[in-house]
Amino acid sequence: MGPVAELKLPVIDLSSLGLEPGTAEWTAARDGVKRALESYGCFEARFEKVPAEMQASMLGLVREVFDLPLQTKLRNVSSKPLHGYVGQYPMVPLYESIGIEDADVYERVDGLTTTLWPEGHPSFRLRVMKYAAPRTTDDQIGLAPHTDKIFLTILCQNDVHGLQVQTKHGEWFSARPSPNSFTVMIGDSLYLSLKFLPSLLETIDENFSYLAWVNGSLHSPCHQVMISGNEVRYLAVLFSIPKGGYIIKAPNELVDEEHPLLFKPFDHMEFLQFFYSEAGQSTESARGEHRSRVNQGQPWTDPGPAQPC
Ligand SMILES: O=C(O)CCC(=O)C(=O)O
Ligand SMILES: [Fe+2]
Repeated sequence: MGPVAELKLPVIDLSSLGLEPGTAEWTAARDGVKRALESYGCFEARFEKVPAEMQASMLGLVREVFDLPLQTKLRNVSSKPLHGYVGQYPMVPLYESIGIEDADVYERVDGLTTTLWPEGHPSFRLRVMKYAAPRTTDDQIGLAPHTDKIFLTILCQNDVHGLQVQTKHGEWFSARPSPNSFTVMIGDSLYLSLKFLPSLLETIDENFSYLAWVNGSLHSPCHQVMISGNEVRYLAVLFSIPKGGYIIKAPNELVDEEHPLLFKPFDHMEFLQFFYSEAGQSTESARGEHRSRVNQGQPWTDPGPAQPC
């Protein structure tokens, strides 16, 4: 890891944004989002309409979830990549997360609530993540460098910072969102790693990654989490994952002679299944990486040791 540069995430204020596409305000915000995603692949979305108390009570619930016994958290098992309980990795011992499939469908979230609290819970409705406090003054690895194997990530964190993002030029810098902000980041569902899925691609390039859905015009950032101090980092996170059967393909408007189609259209679930399959994992082992799994679910991100993204 290189030194953390004095860079900041671009900040886009969405608080007073009118909902009407086409208004000057909406157009300015859209252009800001586009520029941020092209340059950094992520941005800080300021949104003051979420009351601080709501955010605090939500993160309080996140804490309640992780305070449950490990055996209870392990009940949230899934054979699908990016779902279930993830944690207890020797390589990232501070890290735990609990995924909820279809988090926008009441019955699904209710199902998880019953799994965790058979007697019921009045207000748990989230997908959540925790990094234990390392109780050190120097940085400990919270999550190794990776790109997200999904479509879009929206992070809502407490005031314990830790996320670091790598620029296209290889410099690392800290994301330190304000309390009213969310961190928005794009993932590999758009930005497909050729190294993991050569068979689905028409073109193989020695550069690893391209953005599939927008035909290479955006940037999916490498990021990691480094933690120090005595406070626990809690997050509620929205991971947006295309459903199986949906084909990721660059829209025709983005393809022309100057910008030929970079990717064969692909099914994202197929990509994920490959990434977490024996073959996908051995592609990683072949590159000298090591991973140990102690839970029955599959990790939905790549919490292995430090690796080039
Ligand atoms: O803790 C964070 O801020 C980032 C988490 C992350 O990168 C991930 O879950 O993929
Ligand atoms: Fe990530």
